[in-house]
Amino acid sequence: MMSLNTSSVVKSSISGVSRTQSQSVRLSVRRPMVVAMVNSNGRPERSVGVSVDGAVKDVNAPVAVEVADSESKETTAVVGGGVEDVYGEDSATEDHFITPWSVSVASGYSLLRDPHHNKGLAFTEKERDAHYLRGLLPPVVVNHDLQVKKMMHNIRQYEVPLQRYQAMMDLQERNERLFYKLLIENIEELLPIVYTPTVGEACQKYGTIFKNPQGLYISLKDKGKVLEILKNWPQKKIQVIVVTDGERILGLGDLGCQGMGIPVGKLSLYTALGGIRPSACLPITIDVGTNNEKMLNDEFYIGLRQRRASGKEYAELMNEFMSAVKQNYGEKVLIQFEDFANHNAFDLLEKYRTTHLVFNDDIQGTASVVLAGLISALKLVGGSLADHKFLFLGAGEAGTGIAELIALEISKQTNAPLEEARKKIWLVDSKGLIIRSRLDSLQHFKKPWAHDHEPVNKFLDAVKAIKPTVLIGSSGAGQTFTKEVVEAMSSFNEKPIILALSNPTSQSECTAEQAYTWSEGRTIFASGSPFAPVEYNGKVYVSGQSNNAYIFPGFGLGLIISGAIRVHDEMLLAASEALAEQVTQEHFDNGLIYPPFTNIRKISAHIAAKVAAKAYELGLASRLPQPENLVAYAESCMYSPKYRNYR
Ligand SMILES: O=C([O-])CC(=O)C(=O)O
Ligand SMILES: [Mg+2]
Repeated sequence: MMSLNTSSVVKSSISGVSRTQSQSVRLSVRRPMVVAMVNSNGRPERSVGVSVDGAVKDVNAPVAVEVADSESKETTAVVGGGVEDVYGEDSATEDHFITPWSVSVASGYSLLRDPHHNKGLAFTEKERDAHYLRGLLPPVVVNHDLQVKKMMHNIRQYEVPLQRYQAMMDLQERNERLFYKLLIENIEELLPIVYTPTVGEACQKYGTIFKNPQGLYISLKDKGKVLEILKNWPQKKIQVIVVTDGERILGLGDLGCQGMGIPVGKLSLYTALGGIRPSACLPITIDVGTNNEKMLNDEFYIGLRQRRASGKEYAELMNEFMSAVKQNYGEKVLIQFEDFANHNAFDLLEKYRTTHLVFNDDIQGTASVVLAGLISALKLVGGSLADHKFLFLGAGEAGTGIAELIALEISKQTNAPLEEARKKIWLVDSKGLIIRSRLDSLQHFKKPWAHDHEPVNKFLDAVKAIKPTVLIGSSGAGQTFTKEVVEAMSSFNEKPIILALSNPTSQSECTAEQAYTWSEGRTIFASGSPFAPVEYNGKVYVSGQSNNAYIFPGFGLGLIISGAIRVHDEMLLAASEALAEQVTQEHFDNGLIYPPFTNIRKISAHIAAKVAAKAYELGLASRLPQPENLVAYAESCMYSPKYRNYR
């Protein structure tokens, strides 16, 4: 064990108040930690990771730092309980002491305002003395569980979902560990608040509810300075970026810069559901303008007040962004594209899938979750995937992404060529059934789905002509699965599978109640946004939530724990299979094709393990040697929101 005398380096600059702590703090280093130094601008200058065995690693700074200890000779860091747990916070157990480092040792007033380390009334008497907190808090000391109870009580006082959302965001800004404990322990209740559907409304009103900025904003004005902007972000060790350009926020359309709510919400789930530590998550919004007149005319709009850039100007900014990310964070940072409009989503994925670790949640995540739902639905309706016929309303990212993954799985199961497998799948877009005679005018991502058929313009007519066993809505347009559509599906299927995937609830193709009522209780139904259980003819029907939130947190964890450098379609299939395996007989007996979200961390660990195993199998994993038990390893890497003890 070694000791560090930090009196010379400890300088706090939080809240713009710069003060040198006069006390000499002697630290017994038992776990990795980071000592950061700040320059006169309050920017970190350099930091040193000190490992369990006293090894020193300069984690993110150009300047090497001398640590006055004879044992500090090596330059490697030890991975403890977390993946690259350089701060040592995740590998510390409850009996270990860790230091509440931020860019400096936070203490007193600034410690209470540092959301990473603040514990509010849960600071112990000893901590209050040691960290200059006495008098800054009322006398009572409460535990984490009581804080959760109180917050839930407070949140339930708000009847308006948006107010609950704001209360959650305020908490995230105030006390991160309380926020995550609350979210993890009340996931079913809080998911619809921090995520779909409420996050959609929050984006629409982001300009008025905006308080503290979250995430990074990169706009057209920043061309040539993107790398500099990334360096402004306080955390240096980033593992997942969720980025949007705000052009297609859920099914709500172009919300421009106010789409920021989506990366923030998705990354909260990366932590709560997938166990990625919050400091390793970076939400980013690329602002290239908006074509939404309402936003442009809204005096409270927070983005660039201009129409969207496209073509070369757009591509150049995105390219600068993609290069800067790789330059700053290396090869293994996961970049998740979220809620881009169709044309850009497909182009970006195509362009960067061979050079970066990229994942499009709307194309690939949604595909993987739907395939999982179908695999389990087959246990209820019988037959193999190849025995079924699929009809989609919507031929954009979700529709064509799901269609392709189903075709891949059919082709894998039957050894049939992909082209043959695709013939079981039909898509309808705004111009009607996608057929060969429309080939020349179709966007490239729709072309594989142009089969031989006479023209059919209306969706209901397409349903009657194709007679699918599975109906999937992915167009972003609400109330399109009408009574006639559901009745038609129920007339030629004993148990029609109906998935109304569009988000948020207002854009759902039909409600759960409509689906069960119009099918006389026979449908197997799931939707992108959650619906409450429905009572029909004296029986209660609980529908599943076919939302990519089941997949992306575990998928991302799998990529990170294996050190994957590229995403491969086989990994998406592995994730689907892993999720489907988590559906038990009890769930089936209740008509569920997805497991409840309550066990999502366990489910994510299974998904992560399967994805990681595939990465190793494909030679795309860089974290070697491969851990023997990947599920246990995934679980051991997950962030826990438990408070740590401060020395
Ligand atoms: O955010 C969600 O709920 C699912 C999703 O990716 C989308 O609808 O774009
Ligand atoms: Mg999305």
